[in-house]
Amino acid sequence: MSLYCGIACRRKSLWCYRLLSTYVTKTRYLLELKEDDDACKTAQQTGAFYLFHSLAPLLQKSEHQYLAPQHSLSELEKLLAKFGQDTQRIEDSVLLGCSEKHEAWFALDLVLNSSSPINASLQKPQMETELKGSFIELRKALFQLNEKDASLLSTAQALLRWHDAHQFCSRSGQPTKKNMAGSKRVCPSNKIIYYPQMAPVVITLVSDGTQCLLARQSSFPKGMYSALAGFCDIGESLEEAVRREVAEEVGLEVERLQYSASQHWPFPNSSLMIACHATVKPGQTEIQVNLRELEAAAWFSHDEVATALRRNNPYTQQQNGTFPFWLPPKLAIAHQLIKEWVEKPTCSALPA
Ligand SMILES: NC(=O)C1=CN([C@@H]2O[C@H](COP(=O)(O)OP(=O)(O)OC[C@H]3O[C@@H](n4cnc5c(N)ncnc54)[C@H](OP(=O)(O)O)[C@@H]3O)[C@@H](O)[C@H]2O)C=CC1
Ligand SMILES: [Mg+2]
Repeated sequence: MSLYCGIACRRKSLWCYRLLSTYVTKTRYLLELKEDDDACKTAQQTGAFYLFHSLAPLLQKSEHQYLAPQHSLSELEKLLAKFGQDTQRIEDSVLLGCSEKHEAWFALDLVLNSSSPINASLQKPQMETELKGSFIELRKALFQLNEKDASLLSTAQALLRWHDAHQFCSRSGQPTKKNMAGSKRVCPSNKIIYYPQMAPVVITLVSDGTQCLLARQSSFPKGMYSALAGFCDIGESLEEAVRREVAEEVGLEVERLQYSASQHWPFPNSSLMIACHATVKPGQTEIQVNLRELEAAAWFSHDEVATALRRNNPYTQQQNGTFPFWLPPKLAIAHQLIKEWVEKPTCSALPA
């Protein structure tokens, strides 16, 4: 239970944390690290660093899953020296969060933003040997990470990618400067501040009362179907984006919709996935698939979907050469939305 006293006081630039809940003190501490470069630099002394190489995280294989190793500041300094890089590089790291004991977590890409060229004699395989791990594409590893690592590495990749793509001011053309935490970049010549951005995406599970509508793009792994997704257009509300995407992709008119949950998604460029349940008018369920966007779309029964959710190792080719119908993995919000539909009958009959 929170003991938040409602009074936020500052003492020698530090928040007075007395009487605040663990969550609130942690949040205030992270806010301070974002606002105060010196505090952030101090936090690096006791912090932990996740390493990347061209946006691929350093991972270690442990049985059926990957683990993301952490390095202390002193370990990182030694590694950078071995890789022929200046310890100044540590200032390119970005703040990801912190533990309840205020151990701050950072991410550093050993290749991106590097002003000093990487020691030509020390290439990626040698770095991996030195680091006792491998740099693996996040898309390939995400579903074999635990929830905490998946979330931290997704945030890290999204932030590192944003910094790499926003090194120059779009007004003056001058190089922008990152703050210590990496929560913004500033153009020194005109003081314009740039903040990391996410694109809002709606993801909708449409139901006709008994069945749900799932679709697949040709780029999906074989046999996998998911809920309908689409980027919000500028000026649209969430409700308008859902109605437009469903009409565009499958030619149906949404009658009712209800927000379910949201998730940050790092691919392709950092999106905020906003998940909704929607229903269509009875008798208006004939799908007209937009083949420019989708390969296929179909209605699935409750039993079919419940069976697919229980499938452990879905991506196995059957004897006749086809792949069974399967659904996105647990970590994806699409999975959570579909699971919620299976478990809660109210998702098929939304209130007016
Ligand atoms: N976490 C999850 O469970 C799921 C996540 N997703 C994510 O949702 C996202 C959107 O789904 P999708 O069906 O592809 O979206 P859309 O149906 O909106 O189609 C994608 C196309 O929209 C155009 N587009 C418009 N705005 C943007 C923008 N800001 N960024 C990129 N492309 C834009 C692009 O077209 P053009 O290239 O012609 O310009 C792109 O190819 C995907 O990136 C996917 O990774 C999807 C399903 C499940
Ligand atoms: Mg789409």
